[in-house]
Amino acid sequence: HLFQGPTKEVLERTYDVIIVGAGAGGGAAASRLSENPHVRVLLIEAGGSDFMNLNISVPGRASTLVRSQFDWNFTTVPQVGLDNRPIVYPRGFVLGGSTAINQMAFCRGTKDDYDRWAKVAGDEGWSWKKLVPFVRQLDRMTLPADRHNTTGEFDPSIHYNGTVPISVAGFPLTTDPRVINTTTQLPDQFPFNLDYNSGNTIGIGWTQTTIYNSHRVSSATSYLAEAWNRTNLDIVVNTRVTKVLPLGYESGKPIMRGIEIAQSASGPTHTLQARKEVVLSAGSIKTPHILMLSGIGDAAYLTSKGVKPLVDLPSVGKNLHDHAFLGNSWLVNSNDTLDNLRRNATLAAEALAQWKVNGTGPLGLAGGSQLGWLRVPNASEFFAALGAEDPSAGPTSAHFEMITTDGFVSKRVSPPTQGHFFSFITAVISPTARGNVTLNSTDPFDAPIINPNLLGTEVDVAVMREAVKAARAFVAAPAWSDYILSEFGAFGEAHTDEELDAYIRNNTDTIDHPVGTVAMGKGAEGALDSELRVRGTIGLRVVDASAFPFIPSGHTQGPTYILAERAAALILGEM
Ligand SMILES: Cc1cc2nc3c(=O)[nH]c(=O)nc-3n(C[C@H](O)[C@H](O)[C@H](O)COP(=O)(O)OP(=O)(O)OC[C@H]3O[C@@H](n4cnc5c(N)ncnc54)[C@H](O)[C@@H]3O)c2cc1C
Repeated sequence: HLFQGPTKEVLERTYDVIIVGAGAGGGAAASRLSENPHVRVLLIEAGGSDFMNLNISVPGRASTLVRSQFDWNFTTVPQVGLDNRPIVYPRGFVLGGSTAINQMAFCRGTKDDYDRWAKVAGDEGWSWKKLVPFVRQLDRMTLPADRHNTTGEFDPSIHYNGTVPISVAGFPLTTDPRVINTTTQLPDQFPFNLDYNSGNTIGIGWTQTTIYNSHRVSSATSYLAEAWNRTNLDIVVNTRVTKVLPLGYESGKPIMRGIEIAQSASGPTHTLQARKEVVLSAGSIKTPHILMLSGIGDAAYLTSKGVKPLVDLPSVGKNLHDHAFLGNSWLVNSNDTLDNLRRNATLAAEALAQWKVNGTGPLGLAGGSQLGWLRVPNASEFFAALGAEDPSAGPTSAHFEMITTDGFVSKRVSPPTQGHFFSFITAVISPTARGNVTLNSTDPFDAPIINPNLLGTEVDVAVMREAVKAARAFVAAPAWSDYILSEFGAFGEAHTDEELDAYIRNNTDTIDHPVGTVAMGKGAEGALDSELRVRGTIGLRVVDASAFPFIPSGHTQGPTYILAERAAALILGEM
């Protein structure tokens, strides 16, 4: 049942598990847990329930969701690595969480990514091999919107019939054959990878997206839709969890099965108790925030901020890391690019009508139709020269990513009113910089202080430089000779390494993948044990991207779903 606020009915009911936040982690966990009719689940979401809003459903409108009513509207502190610029830091604020506002690329991550988690957590259950049954539960490859023959665009033998429908691009772009031809013209540097979700991402391949029949798939339209009519699942929206509360002590540890909720800073607060567990799935920014406000974090720091410490857990809020994003654009010899949709209102209206009537056309596309995952050449020498170790999880994991885009892309520069473009988004995929989330005040309605420390190390800048060089090498292939006209803007002025670094620092932003702020790990190192329990507490788990000890070398919604699938199995196993 869906409740628009904490009604008397909800406040009087008893739940086994209370889940905080209905994003990737919380939506998936709520759905899986409520498959057991004997488990009563309450899912509490701060945002609203309008997850079928047109701007959310139409993939081509994703960029309108940032700084909208569906966004927490966070901003970071000035980023030292980005010439001291603060940046916009979007997070979903609606059923579906960030899966309702993201760019829909679907990645699982790699074999080495998960094997590293298993090692760090001391639990083979996180290894790639052991996670396959959970991937199976969620992944469902579907036909693209235009029903074209997808032979050669992914490997059907590694896709399943799970809860989250995915597809490759359902609208052809004129640049598609050029991208694919480049992989045969420059196969050493840019090998074709039939399916980057095989456990080995390296190479260039077709993007898999959480898009079904041209509609965005969020955790709300997939996981929660499956669970919608279950009588043992209640969903309350427009309600924030402000604290987790101790209900007593067991073997010296606080039993954290209580929560405090409120709808506004000035409104009344209520408390609720879970019979078995409270699960925090509020995401990498809000989960550590709630923990710190509840007294769980670095005790000395919390005391200095006026919060009474309950559990001294210094790693809470630390280890924030993210993928840096840079748009690099070329002017092209074409009038047929997606730039037209942004400039021509008639064309945009026609595209929307086509989307509504047939579920086809360019608005059914997410960002780019191909992705590339690449390692820097001679990685060990490259990183040794920088006095660093190879930051990737292993040979199946990339150092950087390249995302093709049939139009202009920048988070820094407004789109030009004239000219047509091809772009590569380049991203640092195995970053070494770490930032943090800290308290601004003790008011839970105040945003925390967010520092992802993007490009905070020379290593990360050097990797971004390699990515930009690779993007240049890619469009130097014969496939582009009659298409690329010139590099656009500051990109075209940046040639030496110094010039490139200046261009990179001045134009880089986030690809919106913050993770790691309440990470699992062995012993005191980990804020969570390997089964995602908050150390030093009873009855409290974290099931979202903050639990990742390392960012996967892929986009993060898929790994969050995978983590939540296993978490639900662990929780059910204890019922
Ligand atoms: C603009 C953007 C683009 C992205 N693009 C991609 C992409 O293309 N591919 C990809 O794989 N990933 C992408 N991501 C990242 C991906 O969506 C996230 O990694 C994933 O959703 C994280 O899941 P989560 O459960 O940790 O948090 P979220 O999905 O953010 O969910 C957290 C939920 O908790 C709620 N919440 C927070 N605080 C409280 C509280 N106090 N009380 C109650 N509820 C609360 C929030 O409102 C939200 O609904 C993108 C993200 C953004 C923002």
